[in-house]
Amino acid sequence: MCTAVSFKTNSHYFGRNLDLELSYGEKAVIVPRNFVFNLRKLPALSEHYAMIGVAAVFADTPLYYDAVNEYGLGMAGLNFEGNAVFREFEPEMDNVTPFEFIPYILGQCKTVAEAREMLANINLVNEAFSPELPLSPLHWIISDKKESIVVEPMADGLKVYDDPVGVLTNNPTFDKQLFTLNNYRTLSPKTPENTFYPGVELDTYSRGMGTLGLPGDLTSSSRFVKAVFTKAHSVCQPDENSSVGQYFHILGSVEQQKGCCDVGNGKYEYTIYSDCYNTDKGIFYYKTYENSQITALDMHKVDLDGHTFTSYDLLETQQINYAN
Ligand SMILES: C[C@H](CCC(=O)NCCS(=O)(=O)O)[C@H]1CC[C@H]2[C@@H]3CC[C@@H]4C[C@H](O)CC[C@]4(C)[C@H]3C[C@H](O)[C@]12C
Repeated sequence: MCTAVSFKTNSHYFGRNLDLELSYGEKAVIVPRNFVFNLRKLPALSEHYAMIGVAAVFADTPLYYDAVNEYGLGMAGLNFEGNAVFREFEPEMDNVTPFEFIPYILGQCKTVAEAREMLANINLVNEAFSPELPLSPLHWIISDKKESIVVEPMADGLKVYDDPVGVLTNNPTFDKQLFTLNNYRTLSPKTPENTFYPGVELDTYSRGMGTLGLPGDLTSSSRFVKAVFTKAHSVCQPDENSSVGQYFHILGSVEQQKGCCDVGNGKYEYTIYSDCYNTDKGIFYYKTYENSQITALDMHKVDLDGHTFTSYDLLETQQINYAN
């Protein structure tokens, strides 16, 4: 499971928690404008916008999990088990494989509005990267500073939803996720009035009583509600450090600690990494489960007119600042 969030202060921030029990050896990867993306069913994408993100690299190809391009458009793939359907080749459409989808959109669209237009003719075709890397059941969130959308590959084609809360987790389908929020409309950061039995003394014995009933479990629908509430009421200074810090606290509200989600065979799903892009500046910040220090990479520090991508191992060693 995973959670992705789009968030605004003075800048726009985008990112996600990647929750899983194993790693594919993912790295931070900066792809410059002239790196050639060979596409399976369409002409190669040889000139495109530059992007930075997290990808597994196989056969010299970055397979992006999440990324942001030089115009501030962000996109992340999240598990959509049991719902995602990738379809047969459609001669009249632009046939894009799921593993090409992020570079295809970020390489060519500056905004969500442009992505929406491009999506109208895309068919996500059922072709795997390789026998060792079969199709992953995914859905995607695409965000810019103005809006977010969610793209879900269903049996009858791509469903594109407006995402007014700028959050995505996993199942069920996004319309149902949004509907669930109705159940929580009474929750509030404020101490509630006693409307339960006016006249009977009901003690406000604790702070935070306005949030009583906010889910705290690890299911995807509960993480959706928790992340939306936390983001909706987030208060922070608008400068970069405060915003990035606050962003990681929002993701922290739905992070998964090792041991709490048993997936069998002695394995546990946990938050492998959390990342946060300043989409205006092309800066990528991340933390890993083992390393709580925030590490940053700036896409503009590499030659974005180049032909080869640059990859950086994620720093996984805990950095402790001994103060004496
Ligand atoms: C599993 C992850 C989602 C996290 C999540 O939701 N985990 C819940 C598991 S559970 O539902 O709780 O059991 C997703 C997100 C992005 C994906 C990669 C995308 C590129 C590439 C596509 C190829 O086709 C297959 C290999 C490939 C490297 C993909 C592997 C894997 O699929 C990634 C990491």
